[in-house]
Amino acid sequence: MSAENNETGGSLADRITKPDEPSQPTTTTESTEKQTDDGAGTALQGSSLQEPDYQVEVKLSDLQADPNNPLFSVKSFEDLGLDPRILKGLSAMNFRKPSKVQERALPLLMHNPPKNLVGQSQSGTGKTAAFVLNVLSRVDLSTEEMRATPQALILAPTRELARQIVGVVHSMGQFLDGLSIGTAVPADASARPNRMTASVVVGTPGTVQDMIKRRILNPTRLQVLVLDEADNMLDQQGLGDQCIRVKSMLPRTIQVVLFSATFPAHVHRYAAKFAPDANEITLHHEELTVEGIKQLYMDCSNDEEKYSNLVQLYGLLTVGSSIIFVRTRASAVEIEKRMTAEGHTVASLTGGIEGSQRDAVIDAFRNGEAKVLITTNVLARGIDVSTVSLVVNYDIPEVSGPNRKREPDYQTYLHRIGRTGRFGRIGVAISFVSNREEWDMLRQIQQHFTCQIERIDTSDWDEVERIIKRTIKNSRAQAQFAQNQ
Ligand SMILES: Nc1ncnc2c1ncn2[C@@H]1O[C@H](COP(=O)(O)OP(=O)(O)OP(=O)(O)O)[C@@H](O)[C@H]1O
Repeated sequence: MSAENNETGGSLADRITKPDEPSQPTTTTESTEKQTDDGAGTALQGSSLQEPDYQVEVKLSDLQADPNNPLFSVKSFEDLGLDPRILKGLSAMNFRKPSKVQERALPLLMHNPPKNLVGQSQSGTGKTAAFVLNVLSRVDLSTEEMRATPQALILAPTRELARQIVGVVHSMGQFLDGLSIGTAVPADASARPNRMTASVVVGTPGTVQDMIKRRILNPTRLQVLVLDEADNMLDQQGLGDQCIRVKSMLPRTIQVVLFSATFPAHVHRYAAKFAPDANEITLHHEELTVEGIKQLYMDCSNDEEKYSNLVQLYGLLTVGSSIIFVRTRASAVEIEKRMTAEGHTVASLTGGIEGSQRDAVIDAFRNGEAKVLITTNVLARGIDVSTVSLVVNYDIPEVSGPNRKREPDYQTYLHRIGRTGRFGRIGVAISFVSNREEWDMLRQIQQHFTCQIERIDTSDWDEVERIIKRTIKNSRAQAQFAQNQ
């Protein structure tokens, strides 16, 4: 789109910030009211994009030596008292040092007698390893009987995330003889086991609830319950009910572990009831954005211009891997169809697709066969694909507030952009805004997280391309570099 195309001339941002224009009524949440407009506001006041000034050669070891970085740690995995076979697994995965959340959470989690934990840390900082290492440290694999008995249960909101966690347990536990891992996600009736004979079970709440009810999964020896993306699990109507029902069928003494990058206040209060008397690792919302993620936005005058901007971006989307987030399943399908018809290669994954088909799409995306993935919020959380260098918020994540007013969905914004910039890598997140309400939502997001979201001037696509390419290139070089450290 070009600013010139705007009905009133000038970019949306320019129009909004003209001093002689009456200011727009905005909805502010309690938290945004506490923020000031200065500093954080400048980026959304029509500033044009500055070239990113990233140093390519930022070593992972340097990030981990910086006390202000979420990857910082003073200890080694050896210091954390892990079983040598687990240390071997970590080493095979090329994990050299724990991140901050791993270093802080592991002693709390592994302490005996076990205590509950509510743990928060920025996206892509290694929460999965924190809870998986505790699970692996607690399972008893000494007898045939125990090896076939579920001892730890990990719940995640989507099948993609559950399958991903299975992969992590598998890698970290690869030297633990007799470890078996069960996946409890919706499956064809024919593929369902009669009995879950695994020591660690990872699944989605509905399927796990069903398996326990049908006595396929015996919950009586479970020692640890983990809820990944816990705020989402406990907040969402359906998932929340299912989690509560599952928990009511588990031993009362079970260690409850809740992890997420976000814990909005109302869910946090609830989480404290779900995991009573828990140790806590929490962050303020100003600390939540990840430094390596460059946040940008594009003015679009209408929906059609959003689409043409996306097509313009296509060449950049395929430099690394990219995820495009849209609001509805229907628009994911429509954009996929349209782009495919125009000769672009894109895939889409939504909750409307059947299980095994979903597995095929996410697997193709993971292994790089599909490089551009159009999706809904179903993949906003947890998905870890290190090659993702660009995230596009085709539609800004929003919720319906009082009187059906459109309000930003802060948590989802953070989780979506967190699909890039994993564990010290650099990534780009671009949000499209096509009207004043959306621009205002983005401004509120910026204030809420005290971050910079800079405008890309689409009147010069060559310049846009140059800037984004350079950032992505740096990201890839850095990822490569970090991997070699
Ligand atoms: N100590 C470590 N050393 C090297 N890499 C690590 C370490 N811990 C985690 N990672 C890698 O960092 C990436 C992000 O980890 P993970 O998916 O656990 O993040 P997360 O905090 O759960 O993110 P999200 O909030 O998005 O779910 C993964 O690819 C993981 O393998």
